[in-house]
Amino acid sequence: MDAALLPKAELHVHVEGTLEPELVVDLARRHGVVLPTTDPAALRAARRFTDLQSFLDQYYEAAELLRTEQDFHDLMAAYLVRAERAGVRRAEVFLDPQHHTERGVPLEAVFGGLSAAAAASPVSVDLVPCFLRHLGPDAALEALRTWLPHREHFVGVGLDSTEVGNPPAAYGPAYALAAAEGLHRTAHVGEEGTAADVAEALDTLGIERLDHGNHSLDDAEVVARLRDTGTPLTVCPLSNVALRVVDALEQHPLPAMLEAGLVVTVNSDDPAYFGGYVDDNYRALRDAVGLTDGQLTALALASFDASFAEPAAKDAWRAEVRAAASAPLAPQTAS
Ligand code: HPA
Ligand SMILES: [Zn+2]
Repeated sequence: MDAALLPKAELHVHVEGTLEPELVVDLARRHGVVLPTTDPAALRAARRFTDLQSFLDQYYEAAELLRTEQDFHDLMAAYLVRAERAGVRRAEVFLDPQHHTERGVPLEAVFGGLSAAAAASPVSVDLVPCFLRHLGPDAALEALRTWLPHREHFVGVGLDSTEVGNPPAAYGPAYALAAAEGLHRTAHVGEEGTAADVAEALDTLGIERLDHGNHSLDDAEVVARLRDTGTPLTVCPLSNVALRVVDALEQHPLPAMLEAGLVVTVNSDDPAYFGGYVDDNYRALRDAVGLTDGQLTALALASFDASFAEPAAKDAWRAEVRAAASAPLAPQTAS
């Protein structure tokens, strides 16, 4: 088998970022929205970015087509079919509820649709709603209070959207409430932000994982902290190239992260926008920086180590990785 298809967990994927142009066209038709073009290829070609904000602008605009429980169901169902083909056994899926509720979409439709599709999939799925940085810390705390009555639908919280100008410490109260409620905690930090932002997040948010975290490498003390605490990084190689966090995949810092002793996982972030799902990320990174099958196997194992799933389930998946990796591994073309 292709080592890029090994059993794995995907720990950094935004469900709104799995909105493929074909579904954009369907949703627009469903809701009577006129698009500049109904050609999925043209919509796909327009998904070009210069930085995080230029991506977020397109991502939030397209996500406005998600209106009903059926829409959220169909979005998640399509992602899970593709993820299963990528070898994903476990998906911890981000969503941006504030972007939907501020448009008048009820939380019941968002959580209900996503959870129904998850329950019908063989992939183990849990949801992780994110606080939107551009709406600020008071809105984050208020949002969490409105999510808590739907607690059975999610296992943790995250922090995403515009990083520059929105440092993490202000979100401390929202994270403290999440911790008090027994929720897992992760945050996007150090994608466009600095190593100092990563240190601040570690100091103030009580995070168990770090999403992206690329700029941690700029400060040896921050790297040592991440290494000594075993805080996993959810790294997204194709996203980093698309948003110009790295100049080229060949210069991706993942080998340096491994060399520094960090726990690293590979993920797709927003696969409908950045040119590939999680298996494509494993494959592209392997080809660009020369990862061995043994290193890909270690990355697959690390994805389960870093997961919020139950220990017994993690053990079973790790055994499955070891069994698959001990069978002959051969390169394959992209699926
Ligand atoms: O990579 C990202 N960074 C911040 N916010 C996001 N929302 C979706 N993807 C991202
Ligand atoms: Zn992300």
